[in-house]
Amino acid sequence: MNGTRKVAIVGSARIPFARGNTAYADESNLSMLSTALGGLADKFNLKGEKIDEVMAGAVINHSRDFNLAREAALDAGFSPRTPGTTMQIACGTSLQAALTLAGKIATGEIDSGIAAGSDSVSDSPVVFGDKFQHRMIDLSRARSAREKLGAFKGFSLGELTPVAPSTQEPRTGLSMGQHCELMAREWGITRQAQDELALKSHHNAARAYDEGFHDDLLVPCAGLVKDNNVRADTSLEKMATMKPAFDKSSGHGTLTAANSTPLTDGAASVLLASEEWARARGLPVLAYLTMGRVAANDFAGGEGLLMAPTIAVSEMLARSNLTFADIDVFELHEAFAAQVLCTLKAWKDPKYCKEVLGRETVMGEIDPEKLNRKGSSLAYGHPFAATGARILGLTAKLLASEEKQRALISVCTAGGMGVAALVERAE
Ligand SMILES: CC(=O)SCCNC(=O)CCNC(=O)[C@H](O)C(C)(C)COP(=O)(O)OP(=O)(O)OC[C@H]1O[C@@H](n2cnc3c(N)ncnc32)[C@H](O)[C@@H]1OP(=O)(O)O
Repeated sequence: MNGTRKVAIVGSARIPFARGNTAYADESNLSMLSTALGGLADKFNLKGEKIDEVMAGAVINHSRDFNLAREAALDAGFSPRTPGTTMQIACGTSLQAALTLAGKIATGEIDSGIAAGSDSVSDSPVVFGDKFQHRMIDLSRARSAREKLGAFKGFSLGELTPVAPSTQEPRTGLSMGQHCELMAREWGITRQAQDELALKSHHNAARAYDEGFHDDLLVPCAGLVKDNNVRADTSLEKMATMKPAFDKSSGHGTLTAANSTPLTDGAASVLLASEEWARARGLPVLAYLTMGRVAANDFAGGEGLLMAPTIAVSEMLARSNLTFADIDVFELHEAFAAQVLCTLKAWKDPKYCKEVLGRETVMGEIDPEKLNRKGSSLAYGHPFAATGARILGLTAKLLASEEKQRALISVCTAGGMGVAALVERAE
């Protein structure tokens, strides 16, 4: 971070993630986020304390969410003098929130900040088409019975058909999964390789649970104490039986429910601070957030929609004078197994590294033993805005507990963007 002060990652708290329409069917973005933030406040004895800024967001929003970050900070029991800023860059939301707060801490603008995110696919807003919406506005403005009746002139029942929530890119009309299927085809990623990566994610996550790695990271919510998507008992044989989820007709589809992230509900939060602020309260410093980078690509012009992390990571490492050889832990968000595999392949490809990343030599290979050692989004699930904070919290704990020196994080986002961060172990 540019600035004179180190940015401490004190720790994190999240609620267990749940597959859509399961444990959190009656929860909302606000209730989940408040529970995660409340857990963070309890964990670090911060109830009633003023935090200099809570920055959080959700990708799927209700208008009733208002300033979600501020409302959740209040519900969680922080001092009413704690400001909240709601922001959103799709799946990169909470990692970008952390980088924004880190910049402010590094320069001395603030001393403490919480980065967080929350998303619910079970509580998506039900939206009606323009015609019915305008009728409702006319109705609310009508002053006489005649005007009220007039608002329904020419009404047809078809207008009540809700506009379904979607993960479609506005510029292409294709869903995230359809875009990733195109990427898999371009990079020659097989179904077998995708299933193997997904299986490893589940096994690594299940092992992390067995080791008790998650014990102090999770705050129970609505009776759920554990992520309910982690499948210790899945197998390549079972995965091989699953039908393509996004390319159902060509006979060549490779993305399935097993090698894609499930639609997920959840919330996660991370506490960042200056070292002085943390030490004055007797709080731990697990690691430092040292660098970040956000990048975008020309996906509408033909580049892979979820490939921008290749650029963000390349630019971040160049600015830090680091290479893959300097990194001990790689935490790459798994939107889809194919998206991770395309990214890994691109970093080894001379043409891509030269033409897209502007490098004379390739970025290189990543040791599979250093990648997503505790599992990632394919296993835990992916409540869009919460994922960055989940990964950052997990990474800081991993560096502290396994005595590794340096970690690299990347998250791809809708809209052809990528966010990357570097985390260093605290002495
Ligand atoms: C920037 C980014 O991050 S982009 C990524 C954004 N995320 C997305 O776009 C979400 C992508 N995912 C989806 O849209 C959906 O999860 C889909 C379309 C892939 C699958 O949807 P659904 O068919 O509803 O999947 P569902 O989760 O119900 O799974 C289907 C079945 O497969 C089973 N299954 C899924 N994974 C596994 C597995 N690893 N092993 C065994 N069974 C599995 C489920 O249990 C379910 O079985 P059931 O019907 O007996 O309950």
